[in-house]
Amino acid sequence: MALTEFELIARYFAAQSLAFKRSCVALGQGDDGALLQVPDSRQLVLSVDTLNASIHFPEKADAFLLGQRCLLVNLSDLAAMGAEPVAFTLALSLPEVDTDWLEKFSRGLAAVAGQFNCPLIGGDTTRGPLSITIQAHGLVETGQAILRSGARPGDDIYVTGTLGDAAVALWQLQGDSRLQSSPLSEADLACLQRAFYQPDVRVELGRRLAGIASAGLDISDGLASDLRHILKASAGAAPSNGTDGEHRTELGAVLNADAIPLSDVFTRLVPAEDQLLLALTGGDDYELCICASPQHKRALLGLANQLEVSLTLVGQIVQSPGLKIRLKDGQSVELTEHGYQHFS
Ligand SMILES: Nc1ncnc2c1ncn2[C@@H]1O[C@H](COP(=O)(O)OP(=O)(O)O)[C@@H](O)[C@H]1O
Ligand SMILES: Cc1ncc(C[n+]2csc(CCOP(=O)(O)OP(=O)(O)O)c2C)c(N)n1
Ligand SMILES: [Mg+2]
Repeated sequence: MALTEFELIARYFAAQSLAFKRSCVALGQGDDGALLQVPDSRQLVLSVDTLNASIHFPEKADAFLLGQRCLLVNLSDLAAMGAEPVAFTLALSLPEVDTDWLEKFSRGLAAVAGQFNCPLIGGDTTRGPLSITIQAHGLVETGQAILRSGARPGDDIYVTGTLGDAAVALWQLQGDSRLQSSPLSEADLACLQRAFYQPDVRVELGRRLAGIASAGLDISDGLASDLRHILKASAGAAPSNGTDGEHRTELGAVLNADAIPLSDVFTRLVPAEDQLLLALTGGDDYELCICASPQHKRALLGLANQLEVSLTLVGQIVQSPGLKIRLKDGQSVELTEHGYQHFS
């Protein structure tokens, strides 16, 4: 007999591996709401993201890997805010009860939940097209969250890890003819799968950026798109010389093409002429983009080194609006391309 809604929740989502206790969680699953105890000196950070089948992941994705990816991409938003993950909720829409899928999916979630000591404290389970929504809850010292709005002209721009690997993984999953080598070696396939399903979310680095980073976010749509969010959010209010009060002074950024960090797999599998654009617009990176005053360069690189996170200086925030790329020959060109956008 098929499981009922409540049997399914009890078996796969209320298990100890997901619904474990931790401080700050005063009440977990089972009531109409969960209760979080927020210490006086800290603020609660909330972030929610949905992953829909065939939009965010292939319909036939391995359920264990998908469980990992769903939680990791949400924890990446907490990392970008500089927060410590505390707990998450899960709203799951399933076309049918597939116990094999549920077993694997819940094990994938539990692997990440355990790794980050971040229990599942509630959710909702419904019938419908496969869709997974996770709300991640984190804590940050009051006033210390890393916002998109703090970048200033002269700040350095850094990114963690390498860009574009998950986009290449999608090329592989979708059989894109631009992929340079096919079939791929086991090692290359494993690398791509890891980039797409198990991104190295930068929670520890994010938590240590208070007082160092002026602004930051995680790269989900592609650096070209996400950096523009920082530029927009950080546009300062300047006194206007006209009659209309204040206007927002836009900021710009210059990225050095040569500095964009690319993995070995990426450079071997992507044609040279496609590399820069794919790395900047492919998306699904879940790396951090961090802005910081040059005075913090040593501290920031030292911290990354200590945490064994690769961190690359890729450009600067500038006064003049627009996103420019400085090419090998020293010439700067305006980048007009954006990253991933739903509905476009
Ligand atoms: N339907 C919505 N209602 C209210 N706020 C939204 C909605 N969709 C997105 N946002 C807000 O818009 C901002 C940008 O969203 P998004 O690009 O999804 O951010 P992220 O890449 O961090 O997930 C976020 O602050 C998010 O909370
Ligand atoms: C099957 C499949 N096709 C295409 C993509 C590429 N893709 C889909 S959504 C997205 C951007 C990130 O998703 P979004 O919902 O915008 O996340 P957010 O920015 O809110 O974190 C990308 C790169 C994918 N991940 N999976
Ligand atoms: Mg979002």
